[in-house]
Amino acid sequence: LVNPRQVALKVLSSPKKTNVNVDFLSELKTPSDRNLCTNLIQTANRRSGQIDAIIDRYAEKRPKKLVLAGLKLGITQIHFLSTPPHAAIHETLEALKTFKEISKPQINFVNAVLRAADRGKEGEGEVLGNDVLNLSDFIAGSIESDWGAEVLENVARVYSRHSGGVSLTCRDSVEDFSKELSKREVEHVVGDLGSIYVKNPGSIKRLPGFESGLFWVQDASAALPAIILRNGISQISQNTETPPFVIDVCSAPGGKAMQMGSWGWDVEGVELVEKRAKRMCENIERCKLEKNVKVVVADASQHNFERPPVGFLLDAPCSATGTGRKNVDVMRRQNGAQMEAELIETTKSIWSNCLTWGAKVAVFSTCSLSEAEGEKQVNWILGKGEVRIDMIKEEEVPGFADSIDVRGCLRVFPDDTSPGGRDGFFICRFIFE
Ligand SMILES: C[S@@+](CC[C@H](N)C(=O)[O-])C[C@H]1O[C@@H](n2cnc3c(N)ncnc32)[C@H](O)[C@@H]1O
Repeated sequence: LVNPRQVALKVLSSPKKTNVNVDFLSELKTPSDRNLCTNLIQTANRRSGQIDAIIDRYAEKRPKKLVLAGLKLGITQIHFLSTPPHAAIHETLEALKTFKEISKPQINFVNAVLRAADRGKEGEGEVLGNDVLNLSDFIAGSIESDWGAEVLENVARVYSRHSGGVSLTCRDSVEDFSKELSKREVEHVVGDLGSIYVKNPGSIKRLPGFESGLFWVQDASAALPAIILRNGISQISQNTETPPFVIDVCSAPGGKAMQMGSWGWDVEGVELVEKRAKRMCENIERCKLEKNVKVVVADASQHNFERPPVGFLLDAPCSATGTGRKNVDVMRRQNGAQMEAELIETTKSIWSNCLTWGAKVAVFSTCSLSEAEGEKQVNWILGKGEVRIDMIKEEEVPGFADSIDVRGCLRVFPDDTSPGGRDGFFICRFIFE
C-alpha cells in the first residue's frame, strides 16, 4: 500500500513537479491521506528557500534527488508542520527505505542530518522567521521596489504560509451549493462576494458537484473583474430584457467568461493558445454553459467581431505574481524582466485593437503585483485617449473596499486574513467618452 510520504518523496525528488496534481494523488485511497500528501508537498515547495538554508547548515554536501527529497520532507515536518520530531524522522526514513535505489549509508546520512537539524531548531529563529527567503531575489526585489519592505514581507508571509485551500465560483445559487457541501461534510466558507473557499479540497475532481459542473476553481480576487464589469454595464444600460453581449479578451482557462455566462450573458471569448482554448471548452461543457459562452482561437490584437459588444474584459497576459499562494513557481522566477516587458507590449497592442470594437464599458485586470503591468498600463491607456476611469465604489466590493486606490482602481495584495484569503490583483474600469 502506498502512503502519503512515499508519494511526497516521489514528487519532491522530481524538480519539475512543483504543483500538486491529480495523477499522483489518485494513488492514495483516503481523503485524509490525500490531504496530508498535498500539505507535505505544498509546504515543502512554499518553504523551499528556508528549507534549503537549513539543509545547507547541517549537510556538508548537498545531496541529490531522493536523498535531498528525504531531507526536505523531514525538515518540512519538523520545522514547519509541528510533527513530533521522532515521528517525522522515523516515518521519513521508513518511506525512503521503500525505494530500492536508496542505500543504507544514504539512510544513515538522512537520519544524521535530520537529527542534527532537529537539535539545532531552537537556534534557527533567523531562518524560520524570514519568509522572504522563499522568494527569488528577482521577485523579492521587484515587489520591494514597487511597494516597499512591509508589503514584501507580507506577501512572502502569505505565500509561504498558505494553507492549501482553494476558492470556487458557483454556476448557480451559492447558498444551494454551500448546503450541498455541508451535507457532504466538506469544510468551507462563503466569502463576501459569493466565492466559496474549501479548506482541504484534496482532489478537486472528487469534490461534490464537479462532474455536474456546479463550480469551477477561481480565486475570490479573480472573480472581481466580471462583477465590476457587470456594475459598469448596469449603470449605462437601460435594457434589462436582452442579455448583454460582451467580449472576454484573453479568455482561457475561462473563469471570468463562465462567470458572465452563468448570469445568462452572451459571451465571446478570444484566446490565442489553442490548447488552453480547448481546456476552456471542456470546462464550459462540464458546466453546461455552451449556449452562453463561445470561444474563438485568435490573436486579440488582430481579431474583430461582427457586432459591437456593450463591454469587454481584458484580463491581460501577465507575470502572475499575484498568484504565488497556489503557483509556487512564480515565487522563484529568476530574471523575469524581459518577459514582463514583452507582456506589457502585448497588452498594449491588444488594448489598441479592443478600442475599435465599439464597446461602451471596459475592464482591464491583471493578476500581477507589478506596477508596470497595472497602474502604469492605466497611465498609458489614459494617454491613448477615448476612455476615462470609471471609479470603483466601496459598495461594489464588500470586503475589498480598503484596496481601492486614489484613482478608483482596485489594487489587491495577497492576503490570508479574510476567509480563504485572496490572490493579488489589479483592476480598473473604463467608460468610453
Ligand atoms: C491571465 S490569462 C487569462 C485568464 C482568464 N481571463 C480567466 O479568467 O480564466 C491570459 C491569457 O491570455 C492569453 N493570451 C496571450 N496573448 C494573447 C493574445 N494576443 N490574444 C489572445 N489571448 C492571448 C494567454 O494564452 C492566457 O490564456
